Amino acid sequence: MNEHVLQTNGLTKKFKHSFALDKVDMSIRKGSIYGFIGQNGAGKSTLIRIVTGLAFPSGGTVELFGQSSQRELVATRKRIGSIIEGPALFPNMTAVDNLEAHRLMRGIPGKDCVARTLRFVGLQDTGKKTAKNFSLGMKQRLGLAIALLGDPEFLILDEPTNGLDPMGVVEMRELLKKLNRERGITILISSHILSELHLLATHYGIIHHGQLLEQLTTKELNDKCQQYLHIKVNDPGRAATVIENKLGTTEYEVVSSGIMKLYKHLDQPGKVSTLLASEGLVIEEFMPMGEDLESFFTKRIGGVRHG
Ligand SMILES: Nc1ncnc2c1ncn2[C@@H]1O[C@H](COP(=O)(O)OP(=O)(O)OP(=O)(O)O)[C@@H](O)[C@H]1O
Repeated sequence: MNEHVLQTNGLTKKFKHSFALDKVDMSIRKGSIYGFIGQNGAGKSTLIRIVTGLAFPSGGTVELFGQSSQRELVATRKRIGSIIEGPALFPNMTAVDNLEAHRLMRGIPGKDCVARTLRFVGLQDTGKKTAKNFSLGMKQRLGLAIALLGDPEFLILDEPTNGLDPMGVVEMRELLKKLNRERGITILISSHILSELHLLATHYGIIHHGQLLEQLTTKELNDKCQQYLHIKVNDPGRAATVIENKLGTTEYEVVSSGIMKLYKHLDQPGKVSTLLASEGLVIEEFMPMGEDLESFFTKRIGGVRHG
């Protein structure tokens, strides 16, 4: 069995004077939630459009569920649900009529999936209200319901939280988590805000100027962004004993050349330094370190953080 739902090899898209995608090798494992992060214009939509068959690449290949020929790709794309460039809604129709229209257009048998899917996204009680009168969050949930018709195994969402208020972001996140957890659906979700993906994604791909700079797991991202007290002392062995005995924690690491990383008591740096000094240790360096998510991202793409 192929473990990857999506694999692109050297995927390239050239518009007149520039590369929207430049030899992208992306891998998305079955069962994962892949956060695709990049600034506006980085190339996210271009990749998503190619994967879903809305655009053709200039070079490279797309492999979906282990299949890569044009004929097989057409068939495997039926296993994908997507929201691209906003949800595909009929503004003058109710939620039920929207789903029913999409069900008929796509030839999905059985009416009962309409009520079931609306219940799943929490829109079962919207009655006669038409989609144009829905809040943005409701529109996005209706878009998700449309994408879920046909029980896809792979869900592709292009900036689904763009413009949503914080509650809308939380609602969408919880729905996606549930789909992943309960139905094992693999998800590719793009955003230009890393913190919006952070409580959701299990894997990340960072794209910048059409190049996939890095793919990493949540654990790798957390390790890179973890906050700690950087301490350089003359005797790290003794400092470790003091930290364990007097501060009651083992959440520290001794790294090279007498440098320690203490992951606890970040809010009490004075207490830590006073304690070490009172035990006769010579403190050569002492400072809080680590990065927050957005500064990790801006640094990674070579930018300067503003604000
Ligand atoms: N049809 C097109 N013709 C010419 N250039 C295009 C076309 N579509 C996209 N581009 C360019 O390709 C680059 C990548 O665009 P893309 O829409 O994929 O970025 P994105 O990461 O999805 O950003 P956004 O969040 O703004 O949609 C941009 O420089 C864009 O201007």
